Amino acid sequence: MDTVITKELIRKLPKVDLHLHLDGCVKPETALELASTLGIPLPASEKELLLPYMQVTDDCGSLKEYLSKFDFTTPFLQTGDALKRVAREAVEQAAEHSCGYIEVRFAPQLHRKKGLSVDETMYWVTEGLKQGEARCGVKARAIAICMRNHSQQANREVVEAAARFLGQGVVAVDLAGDEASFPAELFRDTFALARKHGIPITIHAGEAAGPANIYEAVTRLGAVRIGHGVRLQENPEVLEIVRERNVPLELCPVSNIQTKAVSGWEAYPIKQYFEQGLTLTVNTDNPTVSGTTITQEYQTIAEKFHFTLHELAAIVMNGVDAAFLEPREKRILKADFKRKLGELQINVL
Ligand SMILES: O=c1[nH]cnc2c1ncn2[C@H]1C[C@H](O)[C@@H](CO)O1
Ligand SMILES: [Zn+2]
Repeated sequence: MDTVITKELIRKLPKVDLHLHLDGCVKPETALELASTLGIPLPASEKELLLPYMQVTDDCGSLKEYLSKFDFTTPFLQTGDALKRVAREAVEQAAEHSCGYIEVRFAPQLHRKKGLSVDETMYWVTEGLKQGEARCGVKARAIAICMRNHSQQANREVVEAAARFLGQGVVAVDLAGDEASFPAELFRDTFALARKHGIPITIHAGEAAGPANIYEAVTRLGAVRIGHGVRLQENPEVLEIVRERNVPLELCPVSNIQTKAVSGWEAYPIKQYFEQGLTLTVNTDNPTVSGTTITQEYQTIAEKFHFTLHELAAIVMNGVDAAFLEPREKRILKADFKRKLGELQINVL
């Protein structure tokens, strides 16, 4: 008989979160404290009343609307202390959900309003992750994000700083923001520079625009993972390229429904993609903005698409394989996950 998949079983299941934005996982109680320290007035003084300013509701109409929620949080994330704290808390929150490994992404240029340099933002975020690692036993790395609405110069600075921090806590670069207004091809020079420096690349694509952006990201920009990629089903040829090249998709189910990347759960293609042999990973995107947790993401797909516990574990292991870690570190992580899954009577390849 199949094991009954309870929420507690999923919480205990060792997991990874490869697509997690730093400014999307700020706890409301932390926002309250940071605002008070920085002397920033807030519309509410209790965390329950603050949450609606930080979180989308079911009637969110688009990625653009979803992204507007980040305007609330960025003013608090402008000092080294704030960046270090929220990075550490990202690790602590991941530990509560049995994540053994996380990659926390952030856009350095959004955190410079009080004079931090790009390198300083990377220093403080990686310090916070290291602190979290030491306290919680969760491995944590950073991904530096280039923003679609930023200048080529601003994005170049991010890539160059990421090259300096590569192996020092930063493991990759990404491209995020308003996909519908800024197609991937505008960023060829930015990612050519990343490739020149040997920095692994993941790119948000196929979320608020079609598979052409996925095609561009994989075949021209050098992306070895795709953020979301949920609209891949709209073009079977691009789907075949992604499948053949074994490019992992960083699906974020709750966020994908909220941003209307997909019209609703009945149209969410995760089961088809799984059966078609695509390499899927499941992630949170923005726990606070989306009102989700990694446990909730897995529970949702288990309930709505009838994934078995073994299939969920296979998705977890896809994430371990897709981690931007050095081969040796990845072997250790993989062995650790196999052992922990074995303790839950789940055997994976
Ligand atoms: O799902 C997303 N798609 C595109 N951009 C996103 C998504 N989630 C967050 N962002 C943006 C808003 C944040 O301020 C920025 C850096 O984390 O990245
Ligand atoms: Zn994202």
